[in-house]
Amino acid sequence: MSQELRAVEWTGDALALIDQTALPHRTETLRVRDVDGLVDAIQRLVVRGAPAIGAAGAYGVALALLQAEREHWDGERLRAGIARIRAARPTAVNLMVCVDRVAARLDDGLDAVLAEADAVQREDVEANRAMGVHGADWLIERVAEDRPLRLLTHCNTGALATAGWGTALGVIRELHARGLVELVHADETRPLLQGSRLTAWELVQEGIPHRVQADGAAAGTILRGEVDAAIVGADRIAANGDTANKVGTVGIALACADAGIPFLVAAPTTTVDLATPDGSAIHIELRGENEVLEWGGVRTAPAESRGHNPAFDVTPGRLVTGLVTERGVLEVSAGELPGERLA
Ligand SMILES: CSC[C@@H](O)[C@@H](O)C(=O)COP(=O)(O)O
Repeated sequence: MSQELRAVEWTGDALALIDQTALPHRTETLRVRDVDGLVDAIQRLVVRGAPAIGAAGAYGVALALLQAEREHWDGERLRAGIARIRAARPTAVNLMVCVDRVAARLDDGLDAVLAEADAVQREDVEANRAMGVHGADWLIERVAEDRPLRLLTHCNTGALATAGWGTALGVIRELHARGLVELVHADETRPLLQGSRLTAWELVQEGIPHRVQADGAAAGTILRGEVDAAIVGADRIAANGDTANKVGTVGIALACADAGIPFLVAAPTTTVDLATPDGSAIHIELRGENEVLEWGGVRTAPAESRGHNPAFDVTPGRLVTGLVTERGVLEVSAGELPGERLA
């Protein structure tokens, strides 16, 4: 196994982010020193994936505090800067939760802020490790009976998307460590290719057998009986189990329901938003239309066409067979609702 990746790392006076827009062709690190730089990095997906954005936001409070000292900001300007980080991407609830948690220590000074951000990062890795074990145990008990599994995943939920190890990909890594992965179908994840660029790259690093497929191939692969279970991450989970995740996820869940195979969501409890009763209340980020009208900066759609580019969709909780958290697996479609079990 390769050395564990750190998508987000505090360096003492800056935040070092692996530039996920450059992978897999170039491994570059972007050093962010101020609020504008961090907001830009989050919005351009230099750092992405709900838990990784949460960790970046946590350290972003420290960056804002240092910038305030350097540039003699008053308290109001500091809070406005932190609010901009908090709002940089609207769907991933981890960003808001982590920023608020660390900002609550502002009056205690930089050391306290950094200690809280370190705790956010440490706890996320611990949660991912625990999810890996719970998810792998559940799949072995319910599906595998000790034979290697054929899995399907969407977007990127690995070390790059988290503080370390990964959520859905963490479960896959745990299964692989136990010798129980036959093949991973990695959806390419249009329009920004987090699956083919990032998940495939991580799977290569880990030596996990995989093949990349177009998002449009996923339902057919499932219905042909080539997949034992699908496992994805989440950006926000409502109290009733409705799950916002990368656009394309709900089609996978529908195909799994039709095929009678498990559809699992792996996410830390920081992704569960008990204040949101159901998926209709989740704000879905609409990104710029050029991401779907162009390819590699070259216009592919007719000049007259307009684009529609929701970054996420919502899978109804009734289609979520299991929600894998660090506390265990909730069988949501069987009535174990997060709002009741995690409150
Ligand atoms: C562990 S990451 C879970 C989700 O954040 C992930 O599945 C996803 O949808 C990421 O979207 P992205 O737009 O790349 O930030």
